[in-house]
Amino acid sequence: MRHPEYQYLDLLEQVLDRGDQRLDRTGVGTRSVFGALVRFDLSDGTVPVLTTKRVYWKLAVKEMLWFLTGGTNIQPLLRENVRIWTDWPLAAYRRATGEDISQEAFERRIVEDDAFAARWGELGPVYGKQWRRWLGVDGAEHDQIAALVKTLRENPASRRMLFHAWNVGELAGMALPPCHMVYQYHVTSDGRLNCLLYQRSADLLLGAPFNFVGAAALQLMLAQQAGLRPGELVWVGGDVHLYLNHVEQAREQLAREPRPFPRMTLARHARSIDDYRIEDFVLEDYAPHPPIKADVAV
Ligand SMILES: Nc1nc(=O)c2c([nH]1)NC[C@@H]1CN(c3ccc(C(=O)N[C@@H](CCC(=O)O)C(=O)O)cc3)CN21
Ligand SMILES: O=c1ccn([C@H]2C[C@H](O)[C@@H](COP(=O)(O)O)O2)c(=O)[nH]1
Repeated sequence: MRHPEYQYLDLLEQVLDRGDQRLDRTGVGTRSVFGALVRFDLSDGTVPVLTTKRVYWKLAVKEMLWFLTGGTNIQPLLRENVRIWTDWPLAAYRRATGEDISQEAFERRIVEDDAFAARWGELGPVYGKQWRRWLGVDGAEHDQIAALVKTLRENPASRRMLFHAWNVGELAGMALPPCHMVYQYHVTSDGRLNCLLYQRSADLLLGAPFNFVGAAALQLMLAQQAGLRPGELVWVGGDVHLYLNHVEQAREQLAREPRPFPRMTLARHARSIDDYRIEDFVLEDYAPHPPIKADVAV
C-alpha cells in the first residue's frame, strides 16, 4: 500500500502546481484549492504525525489539551512553552499601544504578570469557550465535550455526536474565527471510534500537520474514555492553501520520501476527559526528516 502520508504530499503538490493564486486576508498571498479529503487509519496504533519534516507534535497535543480546559488566554500555553498563538495578541498589543515590544518581552510579561495577561493575552471566545461553555439562547452554558463523551458511552449508534465552534453570534469577539470547526464522531459495530474533522481554512504547510496531530490525540482520549478503540480519522478541508512564502519549503518537503508513521499510546487510563496531561502521550518510532522552517502569516 502507498504510504498514507502521500495523501498530504499529493494535496500539497496539487495546491502548489494547480492552486488558484490570489491575495488573502494576511496580505501574503496564497495558492488554494477548494475541497479536499484525506483519511488516516489509527486502528493499527499509528497516528498521522508527518515524517517528511519534523512535526513538533507535543506542541499540537498541548494546544489540544489547552482547548479542552476551556481556556482562551495564551498564558497557560506560554507556560507550557507553546508560542504558536502569540502573534495575534502581540499584533493587537502593538496596534493599541504603538509600543515596539519584542515577541520575547511580550511573552515574558504575559507569563509573569497576571493582570497584563488578563488584558492582553485573551483571544476572545475561541475554541475552548465554544467547546466547553457554548452560551445557548436558553441562557445556559453547554459543555459539548462532556455531552459527547456521555453519548459515546451511552448511545454510540447516535448520528448526533459532534461539537462545533462556529458560534455565529460570538465570531466578532474572536481573535480568529475557528478553522477546525466541526468534529463529528462515529462508532462502528465492533467498537472503533471514527472522527471526521471539517476545517474551513487550512494553512497546508504549518497548520494542517498540527491539526492532524491534535485531532488524532483527541480521538485517542475520547476512545479511552468511552471504552473504544481508535478507528479512522477523516479530514475535510475547505479552502486548502499554501502561502506564497511557503513555496520553497513545500518543494523541499515534496522531494522527501515518507517514513513509517509513529505509534501513539496513552500511558495510563485517565479518570475523565479533563484529566489528561502531556506526559500521558507516548510517541514511539518517530524518525522524521529534518524540520522545515517557515513564517506564519498573521
Ligand atoms: N496563517 C496561520 N496558519 C496557522 O496554521 C494558524 C494561524 N494562522 N493562526 C492560528 C493558529 C496558530 N497555528 C500555528 C501557528 C504557528 C505554527 C508554527 O510556526 N509552527 C512551526 C513550529 C513552531 C514552534 O516551534 O514554535 C512548525 O514548524 O510547525 C503552527 C501553527 C495554527 N493556526
Ligand atoms: O488550526 C488552525 C488554525 C488556523 N489555520 C490557518 C488557516 C488560515 O491560513 C489561517 C486563518 O485565516 P482565515 O482568514 O481566518 O481563514 O490560519 C490552520 O490551518 N489551522
